[in-house]
Amino acid sequence: MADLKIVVAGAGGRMGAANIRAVSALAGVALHGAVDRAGAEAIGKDAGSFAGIEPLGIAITDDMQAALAGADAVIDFTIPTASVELARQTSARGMIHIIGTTGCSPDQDRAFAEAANAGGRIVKSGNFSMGVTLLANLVRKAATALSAYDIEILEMHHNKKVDAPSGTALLLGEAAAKGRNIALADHSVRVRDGHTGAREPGSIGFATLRGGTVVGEHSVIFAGPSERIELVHRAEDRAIFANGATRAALWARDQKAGLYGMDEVLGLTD
Ligand SMILES: NC(=O)C1=CN([C@@H]2O[C@H](COP(=O)(O)OP(=O)(O)OC[C@H]3O[C@@H](n4cnc5c(N)ncnc54)[C@H](OP(=O)(O)O)[C@@H]3O)[C@@H](O)[C@H]2O)C=CC1
Ligand SMILES: O=C(O)C1=N[C@H](C(=O)O)C[C@H](O)C1
Repeated sequence: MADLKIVVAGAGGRMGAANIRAVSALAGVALHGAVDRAGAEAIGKDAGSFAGIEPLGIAITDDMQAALAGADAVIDFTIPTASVELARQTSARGMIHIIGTTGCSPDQDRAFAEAANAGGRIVKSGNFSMGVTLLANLVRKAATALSAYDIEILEMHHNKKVDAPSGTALLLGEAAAKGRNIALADHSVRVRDGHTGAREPGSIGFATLRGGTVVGEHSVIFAGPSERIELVHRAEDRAIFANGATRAALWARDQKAGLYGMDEVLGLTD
């Protein structure tokens, strides 16, 4: 089978560079194009050199239409508005679209579902690592088993991160809510400040730390009478997300149009 031809969107970013390295290194895929926003520093630079590997002969462009021509898939770790616009374009072409962008609003999430209904093969996840996808599964089971324990989710990321709570924290919160058979939106406490009163039983709390160069750390704490259980994931290299995103693109090749998650890619649904 021919290599899957992949365009990396957000090529000038932290994840863009990791995605270029992953697509260049892994079997079964080939870098077809690299895109960033008009005016970005990366425009015109060689994608490989920019990502810290050998020159690949592919210049980072701001011309999305030209980059998409002849491509099979897009790996997109950008910003919500750009991912929504790109989903309209990839669905119109029946392309594979891997979306790692976090901080999307409910309306933006609806736009992804509409793009999948219109023919897009979309895999979207707040975290493409194997470890976090497995962790979410464990969190769901623990939330069911420890039904009376308080659940708190703590995350820390680097000082350049722009959204909070992280996409991963929300993904883990959704997994916990699923385990409790409740809607996260009705039970989450995302900020505490001042005289908050006692903790609302059954709520799922979030706490956010930002600093330095932390790639991503998440703890899900189950606090009960006289004991705590903590499930923790520490990301040490962005390659774990990029490898997962590339794996998702290869998996989507055999799927029909739809909106999928990383648990489906890894066969962890039950
Ligand atoms: N799901 C997962 O596994 C992971 C998700 N993420 C998420 O991925 C996203 C990107 O993270 P990160 O790489 O650290 O952020 P960066 O800011 O380093 O990268 C984002 C890139 O997207 C570019 N960009 C902005 N608008 C457009 C556009 N219209 N078209 C193309 N490119 C555009 C930015 O350009 P410029 O800076 O010039 O504006 C930048 O180069 C975030 O939402 C983050 O939370 C991160 C890691 C893992
Ligand atoms: O912005 C980041 O860096 C990360 N974002 C994702 C998130 O919001 O959870 C995934 C990872 O933790 C790194």
